[in-house]
Amino acid sequence: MTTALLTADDLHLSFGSTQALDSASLQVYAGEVLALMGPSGSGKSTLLHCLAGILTPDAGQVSYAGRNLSGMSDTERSALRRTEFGFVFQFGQLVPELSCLENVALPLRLAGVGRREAHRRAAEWLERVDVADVAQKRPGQASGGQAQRVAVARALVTQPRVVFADEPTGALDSLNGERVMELLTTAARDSGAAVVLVTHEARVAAYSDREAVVRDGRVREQEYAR
Ligand SMILES: Nc1ncnc2c1ncn2[C@@H]1O[C@H](COP(=O)(O)OP(=O)(O)OP(=O)(O)O)[C@@H](O)[C@H]1O
Repeated sequence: MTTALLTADDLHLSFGSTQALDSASLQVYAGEVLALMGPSGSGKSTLLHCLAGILTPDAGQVSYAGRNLSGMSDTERSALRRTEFGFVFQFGQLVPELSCLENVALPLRLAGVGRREAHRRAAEWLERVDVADVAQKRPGQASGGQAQRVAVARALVTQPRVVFADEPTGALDSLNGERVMELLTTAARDSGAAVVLVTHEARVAAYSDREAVVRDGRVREQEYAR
C-alpha cells in the first residue's frame, strides 16, 4: 500500500459552540485529485484549511510527508505552505494592484527567485493556461474565467506537491468552470501535484480520481470516481 503524502488523523475543531470537525480523518496520496463533497456547513473548508496548515485543530494531527504540522513553528509552517502547497479559492484572491504576470510571479519572488527569472516562468505559465493576453492587465481588467486561470497559474508556478482548491469554479458559469477544472487537473497531473478540491457540484467532482464525503465534521464515505 502506498504511503499517504498528507494525513489528517482524528481532527477536532470547534468555533465557539460550533463543532466544525468531529473526528475527521483523511489521507491524500501523491498526485491524486481528491474531491471533498458534502452538505453546506459539514466541515469541508475547515478540513481543507487544517490539511493546508492554515488552521490548527484543537485535537488530532495533520502530517505532511511524515512531519506533524502542529509540531512546527509558524515560520516553518508558512515556509511549507510557500514551497510545497499551492492555493486556488473561489475568488482567485489575486492582488488587485499587481498585473496578472506579477501575481503569478509573486510566489516565486517570495521564495527568493530573481525578478527576471520569476517573470519568465510566470509568462510561461500564463501561456500554458491560455491567458498570455492578460499578462500586463490587472486582475480587475480580466474576466472572471481569465482571472481564475491566472489563479491556477499562480498556484502551480512553484511546482507544489499539493494544490488546495476551495470551490475554485464557484464564481464561474458552467463553461468557464469546466475550462478551469480541465486546466487545473491537467496541469496538476502533468506536474505530479495532488489536488484537494472542495466542491458541492458533482460536475466539478467528476474531474477527481476519488471522492470523500464530509458530514457533520467527519469523513463518512470515500470512493474512487467512476
Ligand atoms: N471562522 C469561523 N467562525 C465561526 N464558525 C465557523 C468558522 N468557519 C466555519 N465555521 C462553522 O463551522 C462549520 C463548518 O464550516 P465549513 O466552512 O467548514 O463548512 P463547508 O462544508 O465548507 O460549508 P460550505 O459548503 O457551505 O462552504 C459551519 O457550521 C460553519 O458555520
